[in-house]
Amino acid sequence: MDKFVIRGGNPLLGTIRVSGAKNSALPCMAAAILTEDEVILENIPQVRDIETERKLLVSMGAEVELGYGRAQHRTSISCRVLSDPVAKYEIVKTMRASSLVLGPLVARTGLARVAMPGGCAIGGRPIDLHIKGLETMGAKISYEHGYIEARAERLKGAKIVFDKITVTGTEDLLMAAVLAEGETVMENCAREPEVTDLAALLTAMGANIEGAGSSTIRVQGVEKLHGARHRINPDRIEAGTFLVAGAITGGDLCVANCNPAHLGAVLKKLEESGVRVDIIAKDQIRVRSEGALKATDISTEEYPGFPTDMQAQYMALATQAEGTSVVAENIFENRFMHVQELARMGANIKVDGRTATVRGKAPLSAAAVMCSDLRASASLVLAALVADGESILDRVYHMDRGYEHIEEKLRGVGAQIRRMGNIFGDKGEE
Ligand SMILES: CC(=O)N[C@H]1[C@@H](OP(=O)(O)OP(=O)(O)OC[C@H]2O[C@@H](n3ccc(=O)[nH]c3=O)[C@H](O)[C@@H]2O)O[C@H](CO)[C@@H](O)[C@@H]1O
Ligand SMILES: C=C(OP(=O)(O)O)C(=O)O
Repeated sequence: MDKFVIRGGNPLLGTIRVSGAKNSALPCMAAAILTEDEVILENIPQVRDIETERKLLVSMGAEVELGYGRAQHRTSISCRVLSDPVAKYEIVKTMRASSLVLGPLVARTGLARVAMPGGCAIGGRPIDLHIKGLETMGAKISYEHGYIEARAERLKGAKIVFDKITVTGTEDLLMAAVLAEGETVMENCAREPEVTDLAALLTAMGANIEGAGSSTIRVQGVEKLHGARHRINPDRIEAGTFLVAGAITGGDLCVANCNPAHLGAVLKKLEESGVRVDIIAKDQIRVRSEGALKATDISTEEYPGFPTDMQAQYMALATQAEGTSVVAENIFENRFMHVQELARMGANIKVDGRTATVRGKAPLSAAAVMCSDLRASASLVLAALVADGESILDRVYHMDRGYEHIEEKLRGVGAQIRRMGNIFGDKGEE
């Protein structure tokens, strides 16, 4: 199992580039199921979840090429033949976003068998709302041997009101609706930029969608979709992570190739924390810490609120701010796994249910810590960048799910971070 060794203390200086958004790329790859033609996606991040999605599509009979060049990361996907419309447990268990193939598979082939995604480090993560929506569109659902099976000769347009806002649920049902017969109206939809990105691809493939990015989406189903070429949005969570890295280290960092419009809530909190934030070009943000960081409360919400995927990273920053910050996690019931590891480094954090109270400024000292999930890992990297001494982060495979070569990117702006591969000869991820 790879580890990161990080020596804290260096301010980050220079320019760091953001990759394409994993959470846009994953539904967009699943959307290729909806057509027999080739779908080409550009700005694909080189991360493990993308490789997992490639394996998933290939296991169903698709042809997927993934190319990671210096100038361009792209994938071309052809789902002309889908001989086995099954998302197998071995793949689904490593990536919850695998449930995104459910809607497109049943819409295109009339049958989908998807292993039930289990709970994971950040909470139970059911997909009942995906299922309920498909049933409303006429799919017959059954459960056997840990698999969900959905069948429908052709899905029918319907009115779907989400009981709760769900990002992949909105994406899954949007992909189902584009090939359904008649009109689908979805209410209480997720408004995340990843939903809008998917809708842009589907529209380029010939779908008829109105309202993506708002809470009501209207879809007129079409008979067939065709191939398309689409460029994936920059990753707003990777960008946010780098902004915090610049701020926490007292650096002067330009985060390039990002979309500032997708980062409103994060930029506002950084400014409230006393960080100087300047949008210096349409795709570049400069952060500088001038003086002490100030404690600020955050409360995670659906977009455009403060993202849950930035909560752990923000908490690392809060440990370095003067005063008490209250962090409320409202999306997932168990997303404070980083707290005990931050505490091992000297952070003063008390958790009560879905609220964490962070008392700063706490001097952090390097420690051996364990990554428990993707964003928790990012939070530990950020803490290690300011800790006194050399920290060792174990289980960085969590990080590799969603951050492209993060150690190389951070080293490029002055961090002392290196990857050590399998030093104890132990087994890989579990
Ligand atoms: C691949 C991807 O895009 N992942 C993101 C997506 O996850 P994901 O789409 O899985 O998260 P959801 O938006 O679906 O989850 C939001 C809340 O709704 C609940 N829920 C969801 C579906 C359902 O059928 N029933 C139900 O109760 C969940 O347990 C959670 O409490 O959005 C999350 C919230 O912004 C992000 O943290 C994840 O990074
Ligand atoms: C939680 C995340 O991903 P996933 O939904 O794939 O677990 C994330 O990207 O922070």
